[in-house]
Amino acid sequence: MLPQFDDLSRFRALLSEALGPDMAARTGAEDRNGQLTKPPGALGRLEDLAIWYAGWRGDARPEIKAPQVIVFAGNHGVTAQGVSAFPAEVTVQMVANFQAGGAAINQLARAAGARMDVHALDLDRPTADFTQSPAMSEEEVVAALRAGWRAVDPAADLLVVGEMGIGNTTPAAAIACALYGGDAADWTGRGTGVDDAGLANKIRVVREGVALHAGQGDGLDVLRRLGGRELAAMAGAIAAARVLRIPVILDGFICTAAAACLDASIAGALDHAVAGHQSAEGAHGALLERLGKQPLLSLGLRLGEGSGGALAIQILKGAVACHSGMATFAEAGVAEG
Ligand SMILES: O=C(O)c1ccc[n+]([C@@H]2O[C@H](COP(=O)([O-])O)[C@@H](O)[C@H]2O)c1
Ligand SMILES: Cc1cc2nc[nH]c2cc1C
Repeated sequence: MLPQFDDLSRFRALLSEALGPDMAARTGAEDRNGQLTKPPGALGRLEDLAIWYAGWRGDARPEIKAPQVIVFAGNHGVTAQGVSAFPAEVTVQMVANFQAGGAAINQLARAAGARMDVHALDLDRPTADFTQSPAMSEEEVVAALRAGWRAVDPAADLLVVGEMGIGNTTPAAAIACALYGGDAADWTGRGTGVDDAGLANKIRVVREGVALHAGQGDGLDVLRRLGGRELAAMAGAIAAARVLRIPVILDGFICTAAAACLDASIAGALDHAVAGHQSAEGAHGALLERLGKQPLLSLGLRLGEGSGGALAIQILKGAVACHSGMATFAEAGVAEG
């Protein structure tokens, strides 16, 4: 049973106490990898991925049978400052599209053989504009973390979390700037496609928000002050997966910013996560570098919804299929070099 929490300090404690990978399964997977019918290292990063997956699943010869994709949606008070190329009503409209099966993520999750769930978080109650006050109270951020935590199917063997939230590249940029420093312009991109004047305005908004909330607490406090409900729910789901030893594939800029809040609060909180892709949002590469994560794909996507993460399920499935299905040199009667 997954334990529950009522406040941020208990959430921190649960994440700090989470166990690491099963080292015996990992060593077993390394041994098996060394015996498979291929030149050593010839499957490149697929070999590391399979070994990483085996350790977290506690099985030296694992299979991926039950991937889960969860899309969280939230609305943002900061959209009143004109930070997006699209109106805020698109968030609820896209939720209906996800539910009807018409969005990109519906197709990509199906193509990857993944179950897909959608959770809309208080869309009629946007977060506060973070240039004026914290985006969320502790009660609100805890409710969103819990929504994410509870959305994870304990029987899933792989998790992708994605988001939908008009305006949410602004909180994501503010989080990155608050966590890692530098100028707001270094972390702020065009999101859904704001023009040059829109970008300058967005940089101002990020700069003001970061200045207002500077130096107040750890990564989870940054998430509360500058984030949003769908970002907190993604963080909650990633944390639950860490406790349940379910490997995670991260999606784009917003998902990675949410994950970075966990990493900044608790060392090792993202050891069970790989980067699915590098998004076209300008600062995503820098954010992944800060987390020490190399993206599996780089396809110029800037959609969110978990789209890049869902595509990367197929890479991980390929890695695990080779690892667990290939013959060894001895089994196949192939001479070793
Ligand atoms: O995943 C990404 O890297 C990504 C980059 C740019 C935009 N998005 C999506 O676009 C929306 C946010 O863009 P914006 O311009 O409204 O801040 C939100 O619904 C995200 O899912 C997502
Ligand atoms: C149409 C649309 C679809 C999206 N999916 C994720 N973010 C989005 C933003 C827009 C504007």
